Amino acid sequence: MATLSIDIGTTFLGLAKSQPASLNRFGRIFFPQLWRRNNVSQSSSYSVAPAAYSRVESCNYTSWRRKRSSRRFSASAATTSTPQSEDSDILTKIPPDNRIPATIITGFLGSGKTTLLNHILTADHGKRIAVIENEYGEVDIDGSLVAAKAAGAEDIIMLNNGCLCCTVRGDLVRMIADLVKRKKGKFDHIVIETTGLANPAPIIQTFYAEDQVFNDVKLDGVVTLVDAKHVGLHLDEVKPEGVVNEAVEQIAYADRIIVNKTDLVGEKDIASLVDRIRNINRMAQLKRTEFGKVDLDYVLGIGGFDLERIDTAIDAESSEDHDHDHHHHQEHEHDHDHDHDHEHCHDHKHEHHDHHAHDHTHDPGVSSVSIVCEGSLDLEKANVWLGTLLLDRSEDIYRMKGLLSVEGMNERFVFQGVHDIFQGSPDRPWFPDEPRVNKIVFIGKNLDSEELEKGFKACLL
Ligand SMILES: Nc1nc2c(ncn2[C@@H]2O[C@H](COP(=O)(O)OP(=O)(O)OP(=O)(O)O)[C@@H](O)[C@H]2O)c(=O)[nH]1
Repeated sequence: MATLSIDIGTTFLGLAKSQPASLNRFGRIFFPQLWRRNNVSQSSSYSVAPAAYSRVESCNYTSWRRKRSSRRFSASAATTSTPQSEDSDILTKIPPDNRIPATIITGFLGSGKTTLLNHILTADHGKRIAVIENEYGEVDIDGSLVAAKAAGAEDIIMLNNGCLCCTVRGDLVRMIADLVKRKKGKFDHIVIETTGLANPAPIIQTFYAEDQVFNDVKLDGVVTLVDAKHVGLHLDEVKPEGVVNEAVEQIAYADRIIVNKTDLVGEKDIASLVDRIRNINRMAQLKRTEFGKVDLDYVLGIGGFDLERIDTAIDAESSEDHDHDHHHHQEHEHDHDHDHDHEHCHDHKHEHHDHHAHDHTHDPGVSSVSIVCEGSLDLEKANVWLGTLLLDRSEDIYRMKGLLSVEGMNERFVFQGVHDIFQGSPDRPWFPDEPRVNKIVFIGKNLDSEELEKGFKACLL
C-alpha cells in the first residue's frame, strides 16, 4: 500500500481511538477525516486511495492521483477543526440536496444504450434533459440521436476523442462545468451515455473527486444495459492480469440493471443470466426489457447514492425482478454461511461457481456479500473495523451500503461507499418496537463472506 495511505490510516485510527465514543460525537468519530468536505453543505465524506485508480491499466491517472492525494490531507485537516457544538443535532439530519442529478448509462457494445436514451428523451416525463454522449473516434451524433434532439433533449454534447473512463475524463469535467454555467436552470437532469467499453468506476469517482462537478451535480445512479443474447460471451472473457472485464464491472457498479433484448433468447437462458447477474450484484434492481422500454422512474431519480434511500437498496435483493424472481430463488445458488451460534446473524455470499454451463471458463471473482444481523454495535470497534477494511481492501470493494444500529444512538446510521469514498450519516430514529437489525451489502472482488461476518460480529456488544 502507498505510504500516503498508511499515513492517513494512522491518522484515522488515531482519531477514532483518541476520542471517547458518545452519541453526539458519532458522526465526527466515525470516519472522522472522511466526514467533512470543505464548502459543501451535506454530510459527506471523501477519501480516495491512489491504489483505487491503478486498477485500470490503460488510464492515465497520474496527475489526478496527485491531486487526490493532496485532497486526502486537506480532508483530514478539516476534520480536526470540526466546528459543531456537542449538543448540535445537525448530524441527525440528512440535508436536502438540490444539485442537478446525473445518470450514467452504461452497458457493453450494442446492448441498447442509445435505444434506452432515445426512449428517455422521447417519453413524456416533463424533465428537461441534457445529454453527454461518449463515442469512440471521429463519429458524429448518430442518426437516432439527431431524432432524439429533435424530440426534445435540452442539449447534446459529444465526447468523441476517446473513452470517458480514460483519456477524456478531464473533458467530461469541463463539459459538465460548462453546461452548468451556460444552462443552469434550463435543464433538470443530465444523462451520460458511456462507450460500451467503459469501466464505470472512474466515471463515478469523477462526481466525488472534482469540485467543479461535485458542487453543482450529484450522481443519481448508474443504469447498466445487458444484452441478453451476447453478454455471456463478454462475462466469460478472460482478461490479462490486471485488466478489468468491463462487462462484469458494468454490472457490479449498477444501481439499475436492464436485461435487454429478451426477444432474442428463451426464458430459460434469461433466468440463468439473471441468476448470474444477481451473483455479481444483489444491490441493484433488475428488469427485463425489449428495446429498453422501462418506466422512466426506473432510470431517472433513482437516488442510488443517496443516504436516504439506503434501506431501499439494501432490501433490493428481496424485491427485484418481481415478475420473475421465482426462477431466481429456485435456481440461485446461495452459499449460506450462516453462523448457527448466533441465530440473528447471517451472511449470504453470491459468487460465480460452476453451476452455470459456462462459468467454469472464467471466474471474475466479483460477487455480492450481504450481512444481516440483529444487535447493537460498539462504536469504536465498528470504526476500527470499517476503517481498516477500507484501508486494506478498498481497491476490491467496489460498492457498499449499510444500515447500522449503534449502541447508545437513537438513530439508524446509514452509509454508502464506492471504493474508499465513504458517506455516512444518522438518519431517522429507530421506532420503539423496531428490531435493531444491521444490514450491510458489499459488492467487490475476492470478498470473503466469513471474514466479513466475523469482523462485523466482533463489533457487536
Ligand atoms: N432485437 C432487439 N434489438 C434491439 C433491442 N434493443 C436494441 N436493439 C437493437 O440493437 C442495436 C444496438 O442498439 P443500440 O441502442 O445502438 O446499442 P448501444 O449500446 O447504444 O450500442 P453501442 O453504442 O455500439 O455500444 C440497434 O440496432 C437496436 O435497434 C431489443 O430489445 N431487441
